[in-house]
Amino acid sequence: MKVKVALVGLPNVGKSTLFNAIAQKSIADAKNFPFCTIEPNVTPIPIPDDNLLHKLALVAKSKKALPAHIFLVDVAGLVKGASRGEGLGNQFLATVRECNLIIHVVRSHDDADVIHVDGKVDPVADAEVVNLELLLADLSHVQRRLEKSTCIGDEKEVLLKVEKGLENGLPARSIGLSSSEEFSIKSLGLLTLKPVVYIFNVDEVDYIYDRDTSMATAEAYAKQLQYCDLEKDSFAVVSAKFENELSTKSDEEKRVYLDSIGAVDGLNLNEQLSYRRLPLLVKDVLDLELVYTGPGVSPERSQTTKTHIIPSKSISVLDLAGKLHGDIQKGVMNAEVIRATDLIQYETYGRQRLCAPK
Ligand SMILES: Nc1ncnc2c1ncn2[C@@H]1O[C@H](COP(=O)(O)OP(=O)(O)OP(=O)(O)O)[C@@H](O)[C@H]1O
Ligand SMILES: [Mg+2]
Repeated sequence: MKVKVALVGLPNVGKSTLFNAIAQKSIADAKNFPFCTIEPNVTPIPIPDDNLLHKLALVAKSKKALPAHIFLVDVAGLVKGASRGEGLGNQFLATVRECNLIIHVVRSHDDADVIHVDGKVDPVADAEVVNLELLLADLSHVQRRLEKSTCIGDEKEVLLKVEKGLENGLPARSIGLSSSEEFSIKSLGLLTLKPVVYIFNVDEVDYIYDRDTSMATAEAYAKQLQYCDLEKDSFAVVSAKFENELSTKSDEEKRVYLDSIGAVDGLNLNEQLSYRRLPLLVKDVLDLELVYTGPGVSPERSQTTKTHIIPSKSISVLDLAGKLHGDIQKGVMNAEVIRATDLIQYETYGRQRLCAPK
């Protein structure tokens, strides 16, 4: 399963800075002027798994260990009127439509040197500008589809329902569609049907020394958002600039640095950084699970232990086999499924049986 996550928000709010911080390298241009990003940036981000994959690869004596990734997509900023063609962000909404989840970056720091497109920082108003543009973009997308003669049956019925909801200011995910209704309009990639994680990008001092207050403030903002559905949406606090500065350091350097600045809980803060936390949050919000496959052949032929991302709900071994390879699915006779955390207690895993625990 290919999981794509889009970073959206007003221009100059820190999307590319966060993108680089999560990627742990400088890929996207992140400078202090609106529309710094034009063409989308995309990068794979590994999903942390407490080193399980590498431990399993050792047990299986694999030559390679391939982690699962989510793909992070950084697009141009959206401005008021984007759905009518203002700015640049709307040109790339098609890219966002292909994503599974939206990370909505909201500027919550008041560094006066950083340009704000509307001249003042107002996290709630800013987030609503973007939310409204996403909603309006969906409305015109739905209406264009409804005008087509090929839009019939279930799809048409559901889209009429969605159109009404959007006209009343309801994101498609808050209309109460059943899963079969959602399935019938899946190919449209409606933006407001995607789950949203709001990321409030705060000042580094607030993030390092007073995360509880930052979190409480973020929660208060999220609750004021008309277009946010907190039953479905989540929120988190980051300081993209601070995390980006840390991203070039090794784990040890990070720890030393965090201690040196008196970060309240240096080690714990390291665990809180977005490159670890966000992929896990995405996994939770999208209800995904990690599955590992290893070689079922002799060590000479054994090559790879691999992590796969699958939906938590109802995937059979046969479906999983099909995802690996059509031929494997055709030839499946039986499967041995073992909890990964149990398997790593063993020295090795052979075709015959598990060898003695370590
Ligand atoms: N928490 C923060 N505190 C202070 N400055 C920040 C913070 N996060 C990002 N910045 C600064 O904001 C500026 C804009 O950042 P960035 O280029 O990442 O924004 P963007 O949302 O990608 O913009 P665009 O939509 O134009 O591509 C940069 O100078 C960056 O260093
Ligand atoms: Mg950018």
